[in-house]
Amino acid sequence: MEEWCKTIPKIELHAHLNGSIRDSTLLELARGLGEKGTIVFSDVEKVILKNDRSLVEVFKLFDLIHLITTDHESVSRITKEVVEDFAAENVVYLELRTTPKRNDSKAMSKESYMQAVVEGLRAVNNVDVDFACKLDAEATGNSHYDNGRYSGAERKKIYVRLLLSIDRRESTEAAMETVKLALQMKHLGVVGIDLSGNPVIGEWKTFLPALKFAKEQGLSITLHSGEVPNAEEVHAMLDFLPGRIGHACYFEEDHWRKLKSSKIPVEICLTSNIRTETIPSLDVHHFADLYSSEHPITLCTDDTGVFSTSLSHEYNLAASAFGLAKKEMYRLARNAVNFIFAGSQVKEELEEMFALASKELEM
Ligand SMILES: CNc1ncnc2c1ncn2[C@@H]1O[C@H](COP(=O)(O)O)[C@@H](O)[C@H]1O
Ligand SMILES: [Zn+2]
Repeated sequence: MEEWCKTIPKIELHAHLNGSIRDSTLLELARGLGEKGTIVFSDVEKVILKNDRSLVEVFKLFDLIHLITTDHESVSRITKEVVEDFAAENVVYLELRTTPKRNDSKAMSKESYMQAVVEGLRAVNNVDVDFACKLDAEATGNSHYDNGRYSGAERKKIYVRLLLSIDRRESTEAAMETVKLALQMKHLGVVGIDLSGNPVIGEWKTFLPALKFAKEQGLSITLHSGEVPNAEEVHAMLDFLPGRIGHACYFEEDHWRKLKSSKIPVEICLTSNIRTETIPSLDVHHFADLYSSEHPITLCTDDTGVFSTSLSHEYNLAASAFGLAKKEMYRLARNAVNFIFAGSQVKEELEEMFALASKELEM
């Protein structure tokens, strides 16, 4: 089944750039910094290879990862590799999210950080990357990207759209800066805003002005919701009516009621939830209830690097944990087309891709 899950076309809607780095790359970058004396490599190596990934440990690890990757060259490199890795397992549409960062010691602004991400997208060369929105592509007379590396329709193709993340550590002003940057970058495939970061830090009211502004300006919004118990915040988030939410672990009866009546799609990250212990085991995971009540859901990885997983693995896990057959898994994968933040043109093209694939798939 895992092999089969790899062959089906898939849509990934919840993947954090810095959580999706190959171990080998992270170690290589860390070794480089070790040689320069910026870090002690052996200490860092232990943390990278360690399996303790409780929610608290995860955010300590992210601080370390950021120390290692936050320069323009590394950001471009990890972006390129992450896209290649998703494409290699037949992800046909990837919404990649990342937190634009300022790093004065590297002359990095949030804008230059994002430019480095876009450079990474342009650098992918073993698969066609469609990342600019259609309107822009038509305006330039090129339906693929514009650096002349187009090499025919029979090549594998992946659509990549970007979400800019607001970190819960940030101020209202910093969040607003991210939203403005997202608006500036719409023509480069930025389709929305994510709210993420350590869930025990920060308050909803701090981010609300920026999120409201983003929504008014036509950006789509996804929120990490209920990763820790916070009933009031979950209510406020659901009342905001985001385009999607991630996780929904610590939801109570009235949250479920509100979620289901509003039909907000949920990004489900099984391995992440188990590893961070926000859900004790798969047999009590809310996937089962949401699936059987036909609530919109989509399987996602969250952080393939940090949790040593892949989207095919997540599909396989769901199939075995919840007893789903190939037909049902295919339908689950295809259904995600409805929840992407890109426009109707991309949706139609993805529908076509799925329809074509279904003729060849053994189900
Ligand atoms: C485990 N569950 C999670 N919950 C909340 N936020 C998470 C997360 N996993 C990742 N992030 C968010 O994504 C950042 C790393 O990618 P970027 O630097 O943005 O590319 C983390 O620092 C955190 O803010
Ligand atoms: Zn996440």
